[in-house]
Amino acid sequence: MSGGPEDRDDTPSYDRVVAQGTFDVLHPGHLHYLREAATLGREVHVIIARRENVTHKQPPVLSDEQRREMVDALAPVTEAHLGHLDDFFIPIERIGPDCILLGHDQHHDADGVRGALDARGLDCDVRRATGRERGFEDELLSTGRIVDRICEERC
Ligand SMILES: Cc1cc2nc3c(=O)[nH]c(=O)nc-3n(C[C@H](O)[C@H](O)[C@H](O)COP(=O)(O)O)c2cc1C
Ligand SMILES: Nc1ncnc2c1ncn2[C@@H]1O[C@H](COP(=O)(O)OP(=O)(O)OP(=O)(O)O)[C@@H](O)[C@H]1O
Repeated sequence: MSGGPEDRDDTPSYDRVVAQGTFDVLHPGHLHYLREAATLGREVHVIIARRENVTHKQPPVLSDEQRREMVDALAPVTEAHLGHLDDFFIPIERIGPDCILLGHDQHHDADGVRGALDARGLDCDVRRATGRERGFEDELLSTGRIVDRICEERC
């Protein structure tokens, strides 16, 4: 007999996976992303975007260090690191991942990231994560939507 659970290889294929993002007010979409990273790698390192670099949406409410501390405490995460202000590939060089997992909705282009890694002589796969769908009608899977809800109901 074959094909049963005992035959499945659940061993992560990578040593170190890097996830990254703003991670302002945490929600289950963030957990989905970081759990997926943990299925891929033995270690999950998370780079926390610096407030100054979050330019494509409202800046985070919480400080860089508070966001780092909260993500660092999550079960799937080996270590959370503050991002670099100017050069996104300095933390990557320090961490030395063999996979970068881009978020399902992140604007970063996978081929562009691969090109930047090649240019610095870094041997690392780039993959795209899946998104978490709402499990029930009122589930809020976006920091922006949580902040909007707070403003609507409490301000
Ligand atoms: C490979 C990679 C490395 C990154 N490193 C940093 C970094 O060192 N510092 C930083 O401020 N942002 C860094 N970013 C960007 C943010 O993590 C993030 O994509 C963006 O600025 C915040 O938006 P988001 O949470 O909507 O993705 C990196 C992004 C990628 C793809
Ligand atoms: N629903 C979700 N399913 C899977 N991954 C998610 C989900 N929401 C966020 N992520 C991932 O978590 C990481 C950090 O996301 P980010 O902090 O930008 O959260 P966000 O809630 O989408 O923010 P905002 O609502 O302000 O745009 C990104 O890689 C993003 O793709």
